[in-house]
Amino acid sequence: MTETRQWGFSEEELASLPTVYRPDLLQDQVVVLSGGGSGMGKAMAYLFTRLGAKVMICGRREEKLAETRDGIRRLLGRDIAIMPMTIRDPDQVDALMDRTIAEFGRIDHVVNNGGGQFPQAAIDFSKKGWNAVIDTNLNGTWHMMQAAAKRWRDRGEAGSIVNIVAYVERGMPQAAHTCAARAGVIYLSKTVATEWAPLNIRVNCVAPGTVATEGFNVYPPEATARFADTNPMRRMGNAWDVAEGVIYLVAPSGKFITGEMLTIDGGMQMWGTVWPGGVPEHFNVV
Ligand SMILES: CCCCCCCCC/C=C/C(=O)SCCNC(=O)CCNC(=O)[C@H](O)C(C)(C)COP(=O)(O)OP(=O)(O)OC[C@H]1O[C@@H](n2cnc3c(N)ncnc32)[C@H](O)[C@@H]1OP(=O)(O)O
Ligand SMILES: NC(=O)C1=CN([C@@H]2O[C@H](COP(=O)(O)OP(=O)(O)OC[C@H]3O[C@@H](n4cnc5c(N)ncnc54)[C@H](OP(=O)(O)O)[C@@H]3O)[C@@H](O)[C@H]2O)C=CC1
Repeated sequence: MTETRQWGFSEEELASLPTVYRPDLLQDQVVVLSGGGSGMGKAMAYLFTRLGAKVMICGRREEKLAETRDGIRRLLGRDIAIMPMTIRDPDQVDALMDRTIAEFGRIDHVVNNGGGQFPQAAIDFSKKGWNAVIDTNLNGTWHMMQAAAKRWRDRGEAGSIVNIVAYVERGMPQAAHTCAARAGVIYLSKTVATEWAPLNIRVNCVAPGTVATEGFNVYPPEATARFADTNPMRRMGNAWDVAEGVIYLVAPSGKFITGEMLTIDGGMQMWGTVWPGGVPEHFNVV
């Protein structure tokens, strides 16, 4: 994993970064968190654990999940549960929810953070590439949402969902597949936030801007070199900025918030362009 350390926090940092939240804020609350083996998901796994929650993380690669679990055990003295799986498969999602309930007794929160994309001009997308991004970010997120909501309804329990998306209102050149998927998730969330309000299920989104994580390894160095200049603050965000935003929504601070999107992007929604594959000549005007 050493090559990924150029981005993101070390385990020691995640265990000790200051937080605005009190240590028992989420005592014994149960969270299912996708993509917990790296980046923002790993930061969330540490923060939820530090705030007293019981945590189940999932992702495709077991070794990444085990690294998060082992770090938390070593540095925080707490055990979390891990389950290697893909959110693209509804049967595996059902198994994840059932295993969490079997292990921890219930589920209080689901954070759909697992996902990703690759930078490419839309005109060149292969069918397989398009399908991979849609199936992960839109379908995978939906499988998780529906599986959790059915259990909350059937068990008569309240719940909250946070979906990690992206700010899509200006489009996303070189990321049209993920823009389509994230736009789908945002409006899906707004819709079921209304449908599920009588079930005491809240549904919100968090839209990060350029946030320095291991996920940046998928972008060329000439693109990541510009990422700090894609917002008026002229710096990148970090995984802790996003993790603390997620906690605000799931904790009692968010109890009257549903169907909302919290944008954590240093102002990128107002000013700045990303071009994750590098700026084409035609647009290199500044
Ligand atoms: C929201 C943020 C805003 C994006 C714009 C803002 C950017 C700055 C902010 C950064 C935001 C981030 O999200 S940070 C990154 C988050 N993390 C990641 O994206 C990690 C990498 N992504 C993933 O692993 C994703 O899950 C995903 C892309 C869907 C991969 O799914 P799979 O495992 O099925 O993928 P693969 O098997 O590798 O590839 C499937 C096919 O996809 C196509 N494909 C894959 N990589 C390709 C590539 N580099 N160039 C062309 N095509 C590619 C090929 O057709 C592949 O088939 P073959 O040809 O047969 O192989
Ligand atoms: N960093 C940024 O600037 C931004 C990131 N985002 C989004 O935030 C989320 C977290 O990204 P970040 O932490 O930066 O990047 P990472 O690549 O570190 O995190 C993505 C995580 O998702 C998991 N994942 C991917 N596909 C699946 C799948 N099919 N089933 C289950 N888990 C899966 C990965 O694990 P594994 O490969 O083992 O499955 C990985 O742990 C992603 O959805 C990303 O697209 C949005 C806007 C900006």
